[in-house]
Amino acid sequence: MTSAPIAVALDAPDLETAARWATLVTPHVSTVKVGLELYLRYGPDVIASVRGASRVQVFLDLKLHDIPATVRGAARAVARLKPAYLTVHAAGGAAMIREAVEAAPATTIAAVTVLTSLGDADLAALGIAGPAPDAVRRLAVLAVEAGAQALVCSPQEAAAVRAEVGPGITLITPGVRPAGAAVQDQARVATPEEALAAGADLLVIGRPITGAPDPGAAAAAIATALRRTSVDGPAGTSAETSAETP
Ligand SMILES: O=c1ccn([C@@H]2O[C@H](COP(=O)(O)O)[C@@H](O)[C@H]2O)c(=O)[nH]1
Repeated sequence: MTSAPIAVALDAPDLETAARWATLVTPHVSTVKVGLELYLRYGPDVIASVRGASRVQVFLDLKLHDIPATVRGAARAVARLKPAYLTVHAAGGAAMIREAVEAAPATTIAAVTVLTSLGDADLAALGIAGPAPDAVRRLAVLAVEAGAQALVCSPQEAAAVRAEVGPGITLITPGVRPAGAAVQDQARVATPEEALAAGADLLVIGRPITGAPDPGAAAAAIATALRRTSVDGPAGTSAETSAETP
């Protein structure tokens, strides 16, 4: 059986926990994601620890955002770790994105459009012209024109972004919540089934899996639901806006 197009966000406070989660979920998902919390604490060694002996892809979510020369150096520094994906912020601009793409030729550079934790009011407060779907589309086009091979957006914008950038770009969607799950600090969310139906290629899911009593079982359940969606069409409905943790 092929593994589900899910990147489990290993946002753990320590390496042992992250490695345990990775071991539990990798039979069911294609990818594990290392973010700022783990990478800043443990550095490059974390990649080998979560990769283990499996063939799981590693997604390095560092959201680089700096002047082009600095991002070039940073992308070159992590390219030797051979992550499948590396994130940069699209708002860093075209020249910055181009440098990342050139510096890490064996890695898919994924441009983060508008963080899924931001809503329209946040964009207005930041002075960014919204609503969010418009800002996402603008940044998506800029990033793809600069050479980004993947885009990070919410599942709510995936269909519109796909229509804008065409089939060759990998769409990665955080802000995924199974129906009824707590939304927590995410603002623009949809269920795994909705994300897949909207055209997402890789669903980033963290706490709904890692916060479950059995992360392996939680990952397996979502993977099964996605497989069913691929066969039968979408079934899951919108996540609720609960403030509780899972
Ligand atoms: O716009 C973005 C970009 C990245 N993320 C990252 O995805 C996961 C989501 O975790 P959950 O626990 O499922 O909320 C997390 O690592 C973020 O850093 C994002 O949420 N939104």
